[in-house]
Amino acid sequence: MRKQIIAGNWKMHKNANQTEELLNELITKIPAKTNAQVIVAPTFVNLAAAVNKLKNTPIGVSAQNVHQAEGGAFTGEISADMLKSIGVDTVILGHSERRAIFNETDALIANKVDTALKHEMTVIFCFGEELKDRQSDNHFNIVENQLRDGLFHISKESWSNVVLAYEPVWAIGTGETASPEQAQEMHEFIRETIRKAFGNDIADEVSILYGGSVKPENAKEIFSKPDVDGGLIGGAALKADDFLAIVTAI
Ligand SMILES: O=C(CO)COP(=O)(O)O
Repeated sequence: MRKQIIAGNWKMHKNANQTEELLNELITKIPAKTNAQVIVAPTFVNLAAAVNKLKNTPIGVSAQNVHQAEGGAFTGEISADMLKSIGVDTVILGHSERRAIFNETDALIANKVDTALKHEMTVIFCFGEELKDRQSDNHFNIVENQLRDGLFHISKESWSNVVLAYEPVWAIGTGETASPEQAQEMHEFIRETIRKAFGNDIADEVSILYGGSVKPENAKEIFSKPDVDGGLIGGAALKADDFLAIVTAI
C-alpha cells in the first residue's frame, strides 16, 4: 500500500510565536488516528522549535529548501547536515516559487536532490506546468521533462526516499484547483512515466501528492482519485482547523 501524506507548506508565513500557536493547536486537535502521514514545513528559523514541539506527536517536520553544497562560503544558505543535526530529515525541493522567483533550474534542483538523498533525507519533489503550457497542450511534455531532468538520474534504491508533489502553477495560491479529473489524469501519466523508466515496484510504491488551492471543501473529491496519494497544502495549512479538515478528508 502506498503511503498517504498530507504536508503543509507554510512558505514565508508565521513568526516564532505564531508558529508555536499553530503547532499547539495542531497537536491538541489532531485525531488520535489518521489515514495519512502528516508533515508541516515551517520556515528555517522555526524548524528547531517545531522539531522539539512535535517530538512524540504523529506530526513530522520538513524544511522548505536546502543548499546543494556540503558547506562553505554561501552567505544566507542552509546545508543538509545542518538540517539533519536539528532532527529535520525531509525537504521540499523544486517548488514552483523556487523555480520562478529564485531561478532554480532543473539542473540545480537535481543537484539539491542528490545532496538531500546523500544525507538520507526524504525529498518532496515538486513540479508542474504553467498555465501557458496547459493552454498550448504542452503540459504532459513539461511535466515529463521536469521529472527527467530533475529526478530521473537517481538510483532505484533512492526512490524509497522520494515523494512526488504535482503542483500545477496556475492552481497555486489562485483559488483555482485542478479538477479531480485533471489531477487524476496527470497523476496517472506521472506514474506511467515512472513505470516505463523504473519499473512496476517503484511506480506502484511512490506517493504522488497534489498541490494547488486544496481546501477542506475540495479535498475529499481530489483525494478520492486512485493516483492521488495526498496533498501539499499552502494557504489552507496556515489554519489548524482547515489543515486538519484536509487531513481527515483522506
Ligand atoms: O504551493 C503550494 C504548496 O506547496 C500550494 O499552495 P496553495 O494551497 O496556497 O495553493
